[in-house]
Amino acid sequence: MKKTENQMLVIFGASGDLTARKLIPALFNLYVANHLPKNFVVLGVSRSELTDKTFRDRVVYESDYLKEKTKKLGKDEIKGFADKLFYEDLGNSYDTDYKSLRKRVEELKTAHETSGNIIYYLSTPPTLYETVAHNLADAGMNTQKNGWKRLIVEKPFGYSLETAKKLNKGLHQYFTEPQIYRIDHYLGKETVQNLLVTRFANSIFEPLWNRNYIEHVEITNAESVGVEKRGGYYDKSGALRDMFQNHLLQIVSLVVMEPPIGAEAEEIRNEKVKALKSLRVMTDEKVLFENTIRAQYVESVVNGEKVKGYREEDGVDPNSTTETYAAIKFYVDNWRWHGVPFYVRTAKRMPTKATEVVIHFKEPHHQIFNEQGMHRKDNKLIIRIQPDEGILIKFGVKVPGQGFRVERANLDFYYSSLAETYVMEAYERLLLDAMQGDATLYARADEVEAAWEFVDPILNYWQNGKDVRMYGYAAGVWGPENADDLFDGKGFWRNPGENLADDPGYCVIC
Ligand SMILES: NC(=O)C1=CN([C@@H]2O[C@H](COP(=O)(O)OP(=O)(O)OC[C@H]3O[C@@H](n4cnc5c(N)ncnc54)[C@H](OP(=O)(O)O)[C@@H]3O)[C@@H](O)[C@H]2O)C=CC1
Ligand SMILES: O=C1O[C@H](COP(=O)(O)O)[C@@H](O)[C@H](O)[C@H]1O
Repeated sequence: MKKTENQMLVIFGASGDLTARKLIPALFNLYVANHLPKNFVVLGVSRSELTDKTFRDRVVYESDYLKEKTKKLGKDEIKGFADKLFYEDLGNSYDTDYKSLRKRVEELKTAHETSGNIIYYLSTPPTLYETVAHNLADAGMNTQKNGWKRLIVEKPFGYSLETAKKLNKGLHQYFTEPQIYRIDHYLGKETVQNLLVTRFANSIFEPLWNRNYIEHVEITNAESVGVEKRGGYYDKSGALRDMFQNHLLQIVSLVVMEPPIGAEAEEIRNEKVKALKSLRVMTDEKVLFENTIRAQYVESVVNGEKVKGYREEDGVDPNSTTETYAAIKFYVDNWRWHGVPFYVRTAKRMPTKATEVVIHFKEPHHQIFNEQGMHRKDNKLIIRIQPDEGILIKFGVKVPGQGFRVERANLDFYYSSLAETYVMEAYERLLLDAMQGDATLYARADEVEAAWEFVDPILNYWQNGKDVRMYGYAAGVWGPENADDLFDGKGFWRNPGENLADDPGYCVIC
């Protein structure tokens, strides 16, 4: 177990949704599991007029997000957590000086003996990230003389390659790269981390993990919800920026990367950057004709209930051209992956919530069961990121009896079968890592920029190019009708939990 030193966590944007919904519940879990250091306080900072008491009421005692968690605890225990939380009202001074903030930090540090170790968590609108870093530096609050200082930066990290570079440059004026922790909550998911273990702790997969054995790789990220209350944010973002540039390309990098020489943060991140840099950047023609499909959900009835179309959602422009569905085909230009297509899609208002990586293996080089009609592409490795977290291997077995009837069988592992193991939630894991100075699961500046290098041309063409279509799909279906066109007639999307051919025990030669 790594050591967690005494420290303070200062959250900018503490009156916001993320703090109440994710950060405080994650800290609460760490508290219950005894993972917080002995001397630890949280200082919430934003412009809203709150006090220590009203902040505690809001994010602990009256919070819907803690209701279930606090039920199991006694009053004293809950108070023990709430008493670690404090609040500083900045007035309008996000963009003025932090003198009073600095004074408050010093007071808390002395009163609670937290030492000079501080994490600053930027959970404000992204336009303020650089301003806050600047103001911290201006007030001398970034100095590491009396304890380390770390900066956690929320997504989105930039809006394009240019803005991401600008933000990196801006932050680097005040904090060094090792001090900066760019959060991507998908990296905090156990099953995403398990991609590394599946590949590099087993000898059975890695020899097959290349162009000689893999026909194509497919990644689906589906959400059943729409944009909910975030229409204003989402309409300026879209599926490609919101999910693909960050979370999905992080998953891609773990699938694509070469084995690192060790499990240290820099070794893993070096390989991820190489992987991202090897994604073939698309020409306008490829964006237009072969490799991308975008779409928006339209009004429909789902489970008997009327569901709004995207353009009717609150905060969304009625003429919006922002995509809620993005499907991208691409290639990886390196020795291992030459010629292997990757198909990645993400969307809102799909029939279900599911994220999975499917490795489709090639058919055997010499097929001896052809006459019986053996299904040729039956070998698959399916990594279920969520829900039903686990790994499924699909392979053919002989049906007992005369001749060679082949049936598909499954080897299926569920994380839930490890009943004894407590699985940390993503934010919990990531916060604890940052507290311990472990940046392995955070994105480095060059990783983020490499991901934008790949995404920028697609976004640019979608926005400014000629003849780019915006398809519609009824809320509650698996995307637009022509979504399989990306496979050029050689395949189709596997819809998690829906393909008859992927059901356990499905007979391939009946
Ligand atoms: N909510 C979520 O699920 C997720 C959010 N994020 C990211 O986290 C960050 C925070 O998101 P979220 O909590 O949802 O956002 P909210 O809008 O709910 O909260 C933003 C916070 O910043 C402060 N703020 C808002 N506008 C200004 C302004 N103009 N000047 C100064 N302060 C301002 C607000 O407090 P006050 O007005 O009191 O100052 C509030 O505390 C964003 O960057 C978002 O992209 C990332 C992933 C998921
Ligand atoms: O970052 C985001 O992720 C969520 C989906 O996260 P998950 O952990 O529930 O899969 C998505 O809804 C949101 O739009 C996006 O900003």
